Amino acid sequence: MEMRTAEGLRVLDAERAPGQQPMGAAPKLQVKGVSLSFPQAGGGRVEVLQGVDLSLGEGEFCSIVGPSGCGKSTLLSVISGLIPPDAGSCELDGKPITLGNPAVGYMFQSDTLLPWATALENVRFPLDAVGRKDDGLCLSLLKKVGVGAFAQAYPWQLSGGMRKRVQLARLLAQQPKVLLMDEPFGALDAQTRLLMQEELLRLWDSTGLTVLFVTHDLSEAIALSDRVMLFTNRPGSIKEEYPVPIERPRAIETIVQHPAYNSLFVQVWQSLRKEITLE
Ligand SMILES: Nc1ncnc2c1ncn2[C@@H]1O[C@H](COP(=O)(O)OP(=O)(O)OP(=O)(O)O)[C@@H](O)[C@H]1O
Repeated sequence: MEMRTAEGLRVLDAERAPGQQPMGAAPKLQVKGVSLSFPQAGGGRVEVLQGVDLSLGEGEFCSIVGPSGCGKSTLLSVISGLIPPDAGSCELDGKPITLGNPAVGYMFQSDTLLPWATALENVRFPLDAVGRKDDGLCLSLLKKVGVGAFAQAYPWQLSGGMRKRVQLARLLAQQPKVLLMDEPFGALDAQTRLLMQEELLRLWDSTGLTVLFVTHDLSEAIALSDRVMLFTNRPGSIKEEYPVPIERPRAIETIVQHPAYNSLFVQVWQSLRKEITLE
């Protein structure tokens, strides 16, 4: 049974760990045979994705790693409905995903806060778009991500980490079921990045959101995920999947000491480095 908090966020069934599917459960998010090519400047087309199949269970946290330019960001754009694929389909709860579906939250690497709006106004944005007013919800989300005291601040008055927190609150305001995250912490300094990883795990743990997370950082992928998916070189498709056998809850700072961490890191890296070509 689905339960919701006062903020409208889903709460996991207490008897089920995040990512653990009830027997026979249908996938939450499914990508079936997605292929895509782009026109090239000098003529012809470049194949970017080729027959990508992936499936995420409800509440699962999966990461995608792969060589630069293999189509990871493009895949998230296809899943969100921003780019229609040449072939294949993307489904949420068994239904095709259409652009603008609030159940699919998309977090970009770049800073997407509106610079002329306060933190509160930024978080309000998805609600304004559907004519809904609920400042109580927006304020509670800002508090939930640790920036409740900065509701009236403008993005230029906030640090990089605080701006990411506001972006997270804004995503949550649209009450998504799935989060697509494209290297969301890539531009942050190392300490802020660790804090944001902790914050994301805390949020994920309390909401039961299904997360598909793109990163270049293998440590980040292992630390956060239930499963790491490795992409081939372009045209990207899934080469291998690695379940992460590290129990939860996890402490980001001690994860490298876990006996499974090192061998998994080496396994993923050895397979990934074969895909990296220097042009
Ligand atoms: N709109 C577009 N038109 C033409 N080519 C594009 C377009 N978007 C992406 N590409 C090309 O598609 C390929 C995949 O790009 P994409 O950004 O998805 O890769 P990526 O794996 O996310 O890379 P990185 O890890 O470096 O961010 C690249 O060669 C890129 O130049």
